[in-house]
Amino acid sequence: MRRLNVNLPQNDYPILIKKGLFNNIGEEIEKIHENKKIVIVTDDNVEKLYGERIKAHLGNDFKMKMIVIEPGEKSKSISVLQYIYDEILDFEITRGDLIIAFGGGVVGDLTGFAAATLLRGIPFIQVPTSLLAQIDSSIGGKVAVNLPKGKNLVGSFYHPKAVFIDPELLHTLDKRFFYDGMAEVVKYGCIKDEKLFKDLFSYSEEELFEHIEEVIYRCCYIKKSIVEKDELDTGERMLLNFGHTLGHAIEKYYKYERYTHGEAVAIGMYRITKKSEAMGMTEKGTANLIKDMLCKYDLPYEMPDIDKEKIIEAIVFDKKNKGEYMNMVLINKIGKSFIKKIHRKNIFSYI
Ligand SMILES: NC(=O)c1ccc[n+]([C@@H]2O[C@H](COP(=O)([O-])OP(=O)(O)OC[C@H]3O[C@@H](n4cnc5c(N)ncnc54)[C@H](O)[C@@H]3O)[C@@H](O)[C@H]2O)c1
Ligand SMILES: O=C(O)C(=O)C[C@@H](O)[C@H](O)[C@H](O)COP(=O)(O)O
Ligand SMILES: [Zn+2]
Repeated sequence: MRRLNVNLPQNDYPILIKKGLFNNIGEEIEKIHENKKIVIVTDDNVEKLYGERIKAHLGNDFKMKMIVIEPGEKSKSISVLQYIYDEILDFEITRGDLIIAFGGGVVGDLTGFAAATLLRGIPFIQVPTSLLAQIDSSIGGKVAVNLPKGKNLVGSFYHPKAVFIDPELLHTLDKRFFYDGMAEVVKYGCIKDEKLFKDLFSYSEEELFEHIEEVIYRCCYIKKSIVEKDELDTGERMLLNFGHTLGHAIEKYYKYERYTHGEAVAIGMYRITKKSEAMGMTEKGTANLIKDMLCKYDLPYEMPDIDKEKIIEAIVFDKKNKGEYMNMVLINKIGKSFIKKIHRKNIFSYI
């Protein structure tokens, strides 16, 4: 078993990573939760594959309710949030009970925000089932829903009590969503870990699966280390947003239908690096390295044909903006990233 701990002034929680951990989920939860009432929030795909198993692994000791939502980004909405609130309240939950976010990043962000806000905070744990959720969204406490005006515009920082990661759950993930998660894995390589980037490049598909537990561990280690330094996203944590300014704008522009989160971030990472390379802030050839990597994982890199004004409309709400200024995440080279503060009027050079 690989174990990490997220150490924060108000929160301290474990991340456990192990193939087969899902089978022992009941025992692990009993170590951290004494009460007997549990709400599981999941989506329809995950429920069909693992719904009966999670209930069986939790055992008969808990009084359980399972809430199932439609899969996909469109569920990260105020209306689905309202549905979850109602369903949880119908179960007469208290702050002494527990909510489990069992699914990909959509379920994790949405359930985490419901847990953060209902009764002003109910404990929750993350049992991430997609690659993206196992390496990124289940850690660090960013929980949110989208608004018509943009991504994650209503949210909070609310940490889980524990994160239980079982890489075996990834065997049922569609290839498209496995690669979607790989985009955020590539992000970690770009911002902090040249060795990870090189390893990803050298792995065959088979080797990647052989090394998946280690890859997950390395990503979780980078994320938790950054979050420990800057929990509330005022400095270093912004690096985790590499490729996201444009990525979020692209996702929103296409109403979350054309690109997954990882795919949009992939385009954003390549585009911003190409621009910063042209402006002399990034080592020559870096954008091409990223492009080759994205192609390897069947991810898009070319900017779709969107009117720049539309992009600007979408990025006014980027959470890295401060007044007239925007914080852009750039890389000097693979593994070395920095934040460049620019005036809003100069944004055209970066998109
Ligand atoms: N909070 C954060 O720090 C953070 C970080 C990165 C991304 N995110 C958010 O995460 C979301 C994307 O997450 P995602 O890529 O996991 O998308 P997702 O939750 O939509 O899951 C992708 C698809 O995979 C299916 N699925 C999940 N686990 C499965 C399994 N084991 N087997 C078969 N199918 C499975 C889902 O049903 C869904 O259809 C976005 O909303 C993004 O903004 C949040
Ligand atoms: O944890 C973070 O910090 C991140 O930026 C991780 C991102 O991968 C993730 O997509 C996050 O949800 C983006 O948050 P936002 O603050 O840009 O909405
Ligand atoms: Zn992301």
